[in-house]
Amino acid sequence: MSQEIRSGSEELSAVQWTGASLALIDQTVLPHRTETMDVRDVDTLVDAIQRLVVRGAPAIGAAGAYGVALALLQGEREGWSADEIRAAVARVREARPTAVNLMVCVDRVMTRFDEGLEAVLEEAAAVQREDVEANRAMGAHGADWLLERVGVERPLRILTHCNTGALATAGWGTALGVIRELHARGRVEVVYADETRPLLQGSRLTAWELAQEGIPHYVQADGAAAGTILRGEVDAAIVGADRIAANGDTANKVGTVGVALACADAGIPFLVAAPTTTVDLATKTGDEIHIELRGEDEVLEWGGVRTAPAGSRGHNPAFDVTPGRLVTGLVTERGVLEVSAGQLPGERLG
Ligand SMILES: CSC[C@@H](O)[C@@H](O)C(=O)COP(=O)(O)O
Repeated sequence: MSQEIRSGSEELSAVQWTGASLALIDQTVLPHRTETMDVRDVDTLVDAIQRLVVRGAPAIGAAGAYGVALALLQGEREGWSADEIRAAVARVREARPTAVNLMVCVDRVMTRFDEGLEAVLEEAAAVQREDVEANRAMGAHGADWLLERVGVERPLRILTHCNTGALATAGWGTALGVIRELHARGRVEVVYADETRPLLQGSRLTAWELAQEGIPHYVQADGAAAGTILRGEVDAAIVGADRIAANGDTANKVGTVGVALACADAGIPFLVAAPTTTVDLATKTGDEIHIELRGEDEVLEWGGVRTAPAGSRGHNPAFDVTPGRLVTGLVTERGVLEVSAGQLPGERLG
């Protein structure tokens, strides 16, 4: 299905229930093609999550929430038992291992499973609505905190990694939501968008969202980030998260920890913006976070053509863990925790 899709507000929805199916904006083909994928069965949903058709922790949480409804509908069509439907839901829940939002949102909707389809859809819609509300709140908290901390009158130069905008959430965005809020206040000079592995989420998706908003930006190679920061060209970095442990250790897109190290060395703020659904207090430290290892071909090939020598192996972790000691601020819908100064999620968000 091809259509005109516009970013620029929370109206852009990566995940949309149509009444009988789930419409996902196909994030593997943006920005050159704008297509939605109509998902009607669990296998297609699991495949879409794994291929990054839908991606970003809150967006896959919302997709998983509606996945429960898809499993119920498919079970009805194909005569599944309740146990078979639950097994299908478990496959959605496990489609990707690192973003805790997927598990949290599926489990939340499953609390209404016995009440039937209508209740499940009501809960999934609440997941979606609350995510947008959380993003709006984060935008305001993050912008207030950052402007005060950086303490300059001029607009800010911000670096971000991966895509954390409307496409990665139920709407508006987390780290990109903070950037949008700063832009609305006239306080963004430029955004450095790291291009991001494995599917160039930064150069294809973040740049597309920034362009639609008219926010000045550069796309840069991930490997350029540390140098840009150490040259003094950045006032602060803001990223999203896939899972945050009780001690503030943060799993996010591979390459994030290098950004955090460079910020620490340069003495500039490193902010993580994520809703409390991304905070996993049952996980004590980052050592316990399961980091998704993706297929070797994603780093051995370029555009489907083999680039590495025949004998080379690929190492392809999708995420890395930034120690809490490097996280200057954790922005949630409840406010900002100064993690590196000792305000730990496990003590403040319990
Ligand atoms: C608001 S999105 C937060 C994170 O999920 C995001 O920064 C990220 O790492 C996404 O990784 P991806 O592999 O594209 O799903």
